[in-house]
Amino acid sequence: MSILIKNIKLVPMDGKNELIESTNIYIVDNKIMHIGEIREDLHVEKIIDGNNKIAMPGLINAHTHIGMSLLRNFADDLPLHDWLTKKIWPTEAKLNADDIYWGSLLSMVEMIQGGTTAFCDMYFFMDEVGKGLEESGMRGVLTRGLIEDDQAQIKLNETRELFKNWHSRGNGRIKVMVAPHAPYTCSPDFLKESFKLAKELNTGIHIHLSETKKEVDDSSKLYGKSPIKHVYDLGLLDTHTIAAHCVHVDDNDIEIMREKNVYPVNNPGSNLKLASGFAPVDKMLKRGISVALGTDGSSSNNNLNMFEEINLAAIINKAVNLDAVSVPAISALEMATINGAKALNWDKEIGSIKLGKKADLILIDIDKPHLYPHHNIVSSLAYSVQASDVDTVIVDGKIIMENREIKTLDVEKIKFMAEKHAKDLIRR
Ligand SMILES: N[C@@H](CCSC[C@H]1O[C@@H](n2cnc3c(=O)[nH]cnc32)[C@H](O)[C@@H]1O)C(=O)O
Ligand SMILES: [Zn+2]
Repeated sequence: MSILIKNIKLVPMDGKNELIESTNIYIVDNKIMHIGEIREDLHVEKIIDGNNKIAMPGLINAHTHIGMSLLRNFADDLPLHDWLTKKIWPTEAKLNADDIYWGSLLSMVEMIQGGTTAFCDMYFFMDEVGKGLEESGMRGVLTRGLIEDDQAQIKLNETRELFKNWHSRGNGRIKVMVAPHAPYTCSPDFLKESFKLAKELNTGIHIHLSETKKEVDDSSKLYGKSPIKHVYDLGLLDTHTIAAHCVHVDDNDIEIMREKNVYPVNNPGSNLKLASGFAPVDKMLKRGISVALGTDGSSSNNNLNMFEEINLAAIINKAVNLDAVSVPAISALEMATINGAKALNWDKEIGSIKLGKKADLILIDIDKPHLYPHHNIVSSLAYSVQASDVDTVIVDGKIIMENREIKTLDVEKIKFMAEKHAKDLIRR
């Protein structure tokens, strides 16, 4: 498919131009072929009018648990430990493959409608998420969350099978990594086994680190060191590492993250709602660490709205640091695009709109009262845009939403089935 997006304002996130006032984007097959003047020599099958629209890279949700949409607004107003142990884990034990299939599709509908084109998921029954990814046309990293219990070896084998069956599928839109859940749910030996599997598969690690003060205090008591120093000493950081949260980290932890090129994922909505705290995003960015952005699951947020996370990242850090220049709009947008691509080890292909990169981009309709006047477009993306302003979503060169109509999924059926499965789950 060849597409021309005409007369568009472009926020390329390429590190050079914050905004190109008016240009034309040619997409051929699944790549960005040309950005600039109209090319008579390029044949196009589809022309999109870019008037009153902004093009930017698709948003990347670098940490989530998309099957948890079935548990949205199910367990609220609890701190992480109680939330997990008293409500979430007992209910998750009753989930089946079908539940995860419909819950994941519901999350994919929400993500597409909010301009998310790629995500990194950590859950179980991950084949169901793979099926959803193939159907939806989104891009994603599948990781089977590994909480050590009497099924630990089975879960490790599930990860090996997941990699064999899904890595690189969907025309390269799907990847698989290894996900030891956290240092407080995995013994040192199991963490090392997970790392060994990641090295065997030549893939990365996806892990929760230093989310709460309790986690860090318990780690100090048990191991005499922070969670980050603990996994560093175990050698876990010697492979590509996506570290969700990194809230309670000290300067030594940040130095380790810089030295080992760890990709922390800031989940401001989840950290606020679970009263986990405020990650030192500005400090990590200033140390050259590519902090990415995520929503965590929609049961601890309670949505998957990445424009909301961009806004939170841009305003929380200003208040926390008492510095109005902290995490400016462009930095918050980088967290949700190019830094997310780096975290998913995909930045050669996605995360910015550049020649030769994959055509993962979104068009935002700025002909809305809450987006006038059109002063600073980059500011509007961090301080005014709403998820519902996303008009068109293109992934791998394929239009998966146009004029807010999703082309690849049956939204009404998904809403019905997700509701049915969620209600059945609670009755089980
Ligand atoms: N309970 C299943 C699935 C584990 S996947 C990932 C796990 O992370 C849990 N989770 C969701 N959000 C968070 C978070 O913010 N911190 C830690 N764990 C979380 C989620 O509920 C799920 O249990 C099993 O043991 O096989
Ligand atoms: Zn999480």
